[in-house]
Amino acid sequence: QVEDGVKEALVKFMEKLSSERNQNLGWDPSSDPCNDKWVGVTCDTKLQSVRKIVLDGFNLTGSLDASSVCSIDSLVVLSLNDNDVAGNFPEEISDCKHLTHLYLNANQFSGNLPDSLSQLSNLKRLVISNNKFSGELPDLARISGLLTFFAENNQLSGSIPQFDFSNLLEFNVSNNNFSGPVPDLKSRFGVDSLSGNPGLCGKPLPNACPPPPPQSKKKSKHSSNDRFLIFSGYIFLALLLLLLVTWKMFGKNKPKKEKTVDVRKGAAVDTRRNKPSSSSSGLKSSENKSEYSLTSVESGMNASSSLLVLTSPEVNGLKFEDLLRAPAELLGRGKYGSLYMVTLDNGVILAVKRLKDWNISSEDFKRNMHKVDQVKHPNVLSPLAYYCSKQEKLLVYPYQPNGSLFKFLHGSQNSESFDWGSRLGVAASVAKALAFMHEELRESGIAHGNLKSTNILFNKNMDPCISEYGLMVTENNQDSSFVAQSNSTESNNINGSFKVDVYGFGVILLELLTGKLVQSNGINLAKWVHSVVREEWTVEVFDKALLSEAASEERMVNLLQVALKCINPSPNERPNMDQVAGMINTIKEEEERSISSVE
Ligand SMILES: Nc1ncnc2c1ncn2[C@@H]1O[C@H](COP(=O)(O)OP(=O)(O)OP(=O)(O)O)[C@@H](O)[C@H]1O
Repeated sequence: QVEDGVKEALVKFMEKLSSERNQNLGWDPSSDPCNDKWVGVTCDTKLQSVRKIVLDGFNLTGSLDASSVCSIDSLVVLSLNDNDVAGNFPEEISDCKHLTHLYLNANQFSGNLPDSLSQLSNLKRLVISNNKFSGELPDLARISGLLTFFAENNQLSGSIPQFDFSNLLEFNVSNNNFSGPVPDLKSRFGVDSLSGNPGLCGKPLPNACPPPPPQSKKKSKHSSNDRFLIFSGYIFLALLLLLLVTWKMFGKNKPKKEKTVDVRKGAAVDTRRNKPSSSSSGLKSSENKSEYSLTSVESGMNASSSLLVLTSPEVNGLKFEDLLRAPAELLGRGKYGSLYMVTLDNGVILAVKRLKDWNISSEDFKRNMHKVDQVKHPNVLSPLAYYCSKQEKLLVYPYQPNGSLFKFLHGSQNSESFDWGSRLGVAASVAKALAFMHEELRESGIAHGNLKSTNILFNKNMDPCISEYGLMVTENNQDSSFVAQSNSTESNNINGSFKVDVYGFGVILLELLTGKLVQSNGINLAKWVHSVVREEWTVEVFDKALLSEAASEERMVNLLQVALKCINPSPNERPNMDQVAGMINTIKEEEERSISSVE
């Protein structure tokens, strides 16, 4: 049953959207929005909280009552596309703190967009196209995780915000009144996204920006100084060039070192033995971002060999050549290879992992992939296809646009919005999924092998999914971040490799509870937690954001105890994942009972 307050908020929100057809829509205050399936309302699996409101194309008029709808704390999606809702964009939208998707395409909204819109720090998709919005945009660049911004066909003016264009997947501001230079779009978007704004200039538009106004007198005082600087710069460059030529001439006689970098399309790809990255950071990827096509990394691959498509209708008929031709972008280099985002001609976006120097035979690789593919769980990302030759192994996954758990906890997003209930939910789902996989694959001896928060991805419904299951061979699966506590021989037997996963999961629990990085300034998270707990300062370990939301200390301590069991230095002392999932489920049930007893 949904809280009465939520039901009232929904009814008030609907009252403001007066229309001929919405007399009812099944939103009857005497019934329950979740159990009685109010049209357009989607709830969580327990039918207790409202997650989405999607009322596209219902001829709704009236206005958007944000103060009512945003009082529903659990709301993540609000979609009113293709209606006739009018009036200003309400200031109170900032109360929708957990909103990830806001769709208002093709309505009659007008006036300025309020500054408060930029406070929606969890927003991923923002669509306000085909309305009558005017004025300047608020500083939407503050929403660091934004993936879609569609605002075409409005009367918006001023300059285009400095979005993080390397992160945006979709962007269109065409047919507005924007002016000034186009920001650096990182070659991600073309003219179509900008056309119909006569005041805009600069790349990729054909009209260049006018030269900057002449310098003021005050500045010209320094001009002789500037000239001197430029002059010395030239001399320095000339000297450098001379040095380089001399070095080349003398260096020629020396034996040539092995050429290690393959550059094509302007992108450098390290083809040396894979240098293990010391941290498990997922954010390092953004520094390495650049445009690729996989062709530039496939040296030695036989392009005519076939790509083995597993049980996926999404990529049925996909050829290896299609993968190589498609534009690709490096997302990151992990310990075991590089990950590329590849966009196919039909718009399907894939994540392609290129494994390097990987100690597994092609036969074992194929066997593992097929075994893993046969075991399906909604919280485990199945590979869509793979490629396997002597030199190269590629794995194709569906691209998950909502980021990883690592990004959620440690990224620029405000981790405060990742509340206790959600963290406990993630822990429970991942534990359950991992327990299921262990159970199904125990006989085949296939564990995950590299479990960490960058490998927990959020799918389009924001459910956590374990990625890259079964990729690691047992002797390689000791991540430097937890090797300090793990026994080096433990992965050498089959049961040991499952216990390595339990350890990895324990570390994820610590990240959820503390909000801290696994390895920071040389301090190992597991060691730090142990030392704090030993000194009986347990509360000190918890994330301040959890303490400030007054999450139950008792249940946090219970979860911490589960984590400590998982990271026991002796593998045999660790529980198995089935037991872990059971313990976390008990904590979750207690949490749910306590919430309903407050109600
Ligand atoms: N299918 C996917 N969709 C979207 N992002 C992904 C996908 N798989 C991985 N990522 C993200 O891409 C980044 C790079 O991934 P990659 O697997 O190369 O690195 P890693 O997980 O840090 O290291 P490792 O090689 O040890 O797994 C990570 O931030 C990861 O969260």
